[in-house]
Amino acid sequence: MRISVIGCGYLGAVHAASMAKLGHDVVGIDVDPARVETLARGIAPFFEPGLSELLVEARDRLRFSVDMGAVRDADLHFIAVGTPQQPDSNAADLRYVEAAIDGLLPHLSAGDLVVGKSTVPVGTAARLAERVATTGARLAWNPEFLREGFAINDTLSPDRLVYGIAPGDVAAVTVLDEVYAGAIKAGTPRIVTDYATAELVKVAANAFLATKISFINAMAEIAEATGADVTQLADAIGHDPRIGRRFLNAGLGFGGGCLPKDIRGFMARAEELGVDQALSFLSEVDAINLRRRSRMVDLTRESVGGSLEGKNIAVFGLAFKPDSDDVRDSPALDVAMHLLDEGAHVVATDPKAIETARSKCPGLDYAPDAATAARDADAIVVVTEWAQYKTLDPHGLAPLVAARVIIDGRNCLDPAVWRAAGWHYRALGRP
Ligand SMILES: NC(=O)C1=CN([C@@H]2O[C@H](COP(=O)(O)OP(=O)(O)OC[C@H]3O[C@@H](n4cnc5c(N)ncnc54)[C@H](O)[C@@H]3O)[C@@H](O)[C@H]2O)C=CC1
Ligand SMILES: O=C(O)[C@H]1O[C@H](OP(=O)(O)OP(=O)(O)OC[C@H]2O[C@@H](n3ccc(=O)[nH]c3=O)[C@H](O)[C@@H]2O)[C@H](O)[C@@H](O)[C@@H]1O
Repeated sequence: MRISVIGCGYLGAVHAASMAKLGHDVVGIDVDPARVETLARGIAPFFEPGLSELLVEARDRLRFSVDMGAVRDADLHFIAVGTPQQPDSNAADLRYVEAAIDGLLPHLSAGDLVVGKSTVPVGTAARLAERVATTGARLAWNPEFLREGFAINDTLSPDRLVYGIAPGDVAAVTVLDEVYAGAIKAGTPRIVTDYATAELVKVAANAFLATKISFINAMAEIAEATGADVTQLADAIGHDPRIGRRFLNAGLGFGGGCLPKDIRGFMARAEELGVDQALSFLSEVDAINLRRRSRMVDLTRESVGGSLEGKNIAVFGLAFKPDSDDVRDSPALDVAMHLLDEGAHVVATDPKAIETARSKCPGLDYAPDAATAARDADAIVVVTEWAQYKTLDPHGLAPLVAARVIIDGRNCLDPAVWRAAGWHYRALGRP
């Protein structure tokens, strides 16, 4: 099929390359010329495992452009532009979606299918469908569930597909089945529904995941007050298959370009609909999540003698999670900035996110690796659980630091190993 993908960020670039991998002819459109140029050279503009390789592998069927006119040859158009939180409210900012539709409309032909993938407030698709219909084209909403760090695998082997379609638009289902034929395995669930349900499935899934994380972080608060161990608690309750162990990792909590803004956008939309009470628990989910960041700063302050002023703090991790260079609403970067605000001399490191962090926070000092960051540190704080931090050698680091103090913000280290090596070990939710 001939496909266009409008918006080539963390979602769109992966989607465009994956659609080409499935055998389709794809053009990716973005308003950012530097991003388009990088992608056109077969280079991923951000870190996502396997993306650069896929861009090269699929290059014969994949091109990128800043010119919306390049979509003319395609008859299926994915919308994958950003829907960030508005600067002055919790609501989603739809200006990029509107601009993408504005740009697309003059190039649509009767029979084209526009497919929304961006995460939008419920009601958006129905509104956009009316605009698209003026050209004789149709609209479907096909929310995306990929995780950064696993994005290609999640796209090529989705755990479910959701098609939100206009009443009776069976032709859209046929087209989407054809698009994803190479990705659908026997037994891949495929839910065909209306626009509103499709839009809600997406935000409900993210709200559930955020709630699960905040639930275990609430238990971490109780564990801290009682001397209990939240990681053992998570293991124990996670053995119940009705609960499950995944997404029960207590620590600094959730960040990134999606969970935080999606729960806030969902609450804002519920308020507009007059059903804000239904989601009032999500403001508690948000509050628990943000409290973990201040608790981490408190723990660091306590561990260096009550004041951060003039202390050397090594921050291990900047990305919002491992295997990503994304620092959007990163708990790690947030903690680093708070430590700096309290007068600490912060040296931060990350295997992949130094440049994205530097462009956001030029005031931090950055070191190329953990050993350099640890030099003369009064404390090390581990705030992103990269594999290389989980296997750090306490004996190797000891001669570098000013004091053997480590605060594990992701419960990713073995306290026994660090304590046996003479370190003062503290963690969120563990004695
Ligand atoms: N990042 C992720 O893992 C996932 C993201 N989503 C959703 O997908 C959407 C996109 O998210 P990201 O890719 O993370 O955002 P992003 O900010 O990385 O990418 C958005 C891209 O759209 C481009 N853009 C903006 N306006 C445009 C226009 N008018 N025409 C063409 N390009 C335009 C931007 O230059 C940017 O490259 C959001 O709604 C997000 O909630 C959904 C599932 C996963
Ligand atoms: O809508 C989106 O953009 C995506 O948001 C999340 O994916 P992602 O943000 O890539 O990352 P997650 O793996 O969900 O992690 C989110 C945050 O939660 C934190 N987390 C995760 C799991 C856990 O047990 N504890 C925990 O604190 C991570 O450190 C990270 O900061 C969802 O998992 C995807 O399904 C969804 O498509």
